[in-house]
Amino acid sequence: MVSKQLDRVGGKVRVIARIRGFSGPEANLEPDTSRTVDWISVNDENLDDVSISFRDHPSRYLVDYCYKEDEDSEMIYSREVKPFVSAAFEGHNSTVIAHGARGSGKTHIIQGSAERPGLAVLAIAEFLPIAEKNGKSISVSFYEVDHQERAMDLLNPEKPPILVFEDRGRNQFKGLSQVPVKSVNEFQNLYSTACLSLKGAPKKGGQRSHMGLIVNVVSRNESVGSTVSKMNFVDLAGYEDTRKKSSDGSCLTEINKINKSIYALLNICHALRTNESHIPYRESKLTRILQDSLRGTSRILLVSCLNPSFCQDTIYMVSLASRSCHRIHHQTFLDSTKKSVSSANMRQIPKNVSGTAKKFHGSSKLTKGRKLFDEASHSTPKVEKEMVTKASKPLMDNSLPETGNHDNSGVETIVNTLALTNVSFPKDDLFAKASQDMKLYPPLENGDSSLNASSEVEINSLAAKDVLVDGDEGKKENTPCINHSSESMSIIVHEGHNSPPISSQLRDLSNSLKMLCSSTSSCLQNSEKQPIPAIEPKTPIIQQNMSQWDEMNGKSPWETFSMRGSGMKSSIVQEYLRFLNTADKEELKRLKGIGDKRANFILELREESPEPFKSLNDLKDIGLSAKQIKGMMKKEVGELFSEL
Ligand SMILES: Nc1ncnc2c1ncn2[C@@H]1O[C@H](COP(=O)(O)OP(=O)(O)OP(=O)(O)O)[C@@H](O)[C@H]1O
Repeated sequence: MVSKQLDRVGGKVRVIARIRGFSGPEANLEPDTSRTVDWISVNDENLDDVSISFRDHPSRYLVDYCYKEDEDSEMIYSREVKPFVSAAFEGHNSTVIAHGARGSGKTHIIQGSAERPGLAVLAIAEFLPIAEKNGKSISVSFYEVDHQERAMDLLNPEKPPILVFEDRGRNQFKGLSQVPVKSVNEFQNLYSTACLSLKGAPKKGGQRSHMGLIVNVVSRNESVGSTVSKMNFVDLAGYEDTRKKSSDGSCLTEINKINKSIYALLNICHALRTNESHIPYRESKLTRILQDSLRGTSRILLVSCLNPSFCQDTIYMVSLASRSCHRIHHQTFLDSTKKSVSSANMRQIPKNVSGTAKKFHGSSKLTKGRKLFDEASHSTPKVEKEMVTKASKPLMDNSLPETGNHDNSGVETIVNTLALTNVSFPKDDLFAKASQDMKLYPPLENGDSSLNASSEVEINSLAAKDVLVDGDEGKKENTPCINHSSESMSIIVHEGHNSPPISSQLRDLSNSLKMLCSSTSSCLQNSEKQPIPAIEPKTPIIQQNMSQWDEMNGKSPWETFSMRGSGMKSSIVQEYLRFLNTADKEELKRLKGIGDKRANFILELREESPEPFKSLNDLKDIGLSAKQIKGMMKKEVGELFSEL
């Protein structure tokens, strides 16, 4: 019975769109002229899809269904979400994800308001009586994932970040409250409390973190916390193109990181919907948290929230969601007179990648950007590819920055490199898709340290940055590099720091420190102004004459010494943290206080997030007290001077 209901809501991943109603000042506008999004039903043979188009925009995007402004959350709930509730009592997990541009109505559809309850509230109203009847209970958890990939408990925000473990195929959360609910009222109060704790709470620039809710169906008969199944609701942060100048001066690096985690989740939906063999669950904290509610028999509802008036970010988001609907059809707007899209034409797109594409896919380290690149370039028949290329250009042109922020040289390098492989594509196609991928994976901002942290993941940002074809000796540090051969192509990022063992890193620092001490004392004793040689590559690099520097800054030698000493201290801490984030098990065990168990734990944490240790405080996550941390540092630093 339940399975039948689930069949009605489609396959594993269902993609629907929802056009937001006009609100606030928009409501005073004439809807017919300001409304730019339109849709038509594609009721052809077995297809019941909907094609979405935007005024003055050449592309159409297919989704499984589109709800108009006048179709309320209750209708969406009963048609799309209700079957998940019944399925939860049979042990099936599910996930409802709202994504879209800023202000597109994501919170409205998930949480709603007092007058118009959202999908989560409607689900709880249904969960409670069924649970009562079946001897089960309902408990809820609220969490937030911020741009630093930190997950925090929103019902107890003082707690340290949430840790995710896998135990017999199920996710376990350390540090996430699970609160029983007995009424809708109680639930709404908890929801309000969670919203108040949200650090990325809606500001002028919109919600800047992802908010998640887990509804647990708990068995009353068994031990406490024996969850039968769960249903997740995810209110994603609003997508924003960082290449547009942010009007509220928000930190672009922050937005970039948030966008990356949106892509990670959409990539999973795409991979699941297209039956890919590798599902990249570990690419972000959010996908790790949701992992056991995305795989297996779980169902996913992806709700693409659309702003009713023109919004380039909305078009981009729906294009991403619709890419897994396979039947994306592009046509010029000249003949967009609400004609049905030719399904025969759409079905031309094969689901399986070609042999050559498989060759391309051969590397297990294939990255997100590459996958998209491959798909567009390989799996689309020529006719369709030409359409894609033509259709992509206006979108691309619209969205590329006017400033020199993004030159096309990166794209051209990719295109040229691909042209050197044995895959023959029209160069234009590659150019268009590479540019699109640049948009999909915007480059990191200058100084974004995550480029160093994870070479494979970060490749998506390669397009607009310095792209280096193998053999270019000029720039090796932190530079994405394409290796190509006639057989395959792999893309790697040269990491700026190859993380030598901590002993040698600390030795370098020690040398710097000794050099600094001796030069400082010689400055104190000797007024002769000899410039101090730069010490490569240790930190900090001292280029100035100390006495001049002191005079310039009006500091006494002692103040200078203390200040530099504290700079050294923080450098040592950074090296130490970097070691914890990169060393292998045996190396880790060389540290005081790290035994077999803690070393394993550190490796587990690194599985969840590529850089779990950002400050010494994070060592508390592996069970060390503040006193123990201090002791460890003292010992490591003390050893530096053991050979003085
Ligand atoms: N279907 C709708 N009908 C009428 N008004 C709506 C609808 N959906 C959203 N709104 C209104 O639009 C505004 C923005 O909605 P909402 O806060 O849900 O957007 P959001 O996508 O969650 O924003 P953010 O990007 O900040 O996360 C709110 O004032 C909300 O009340």
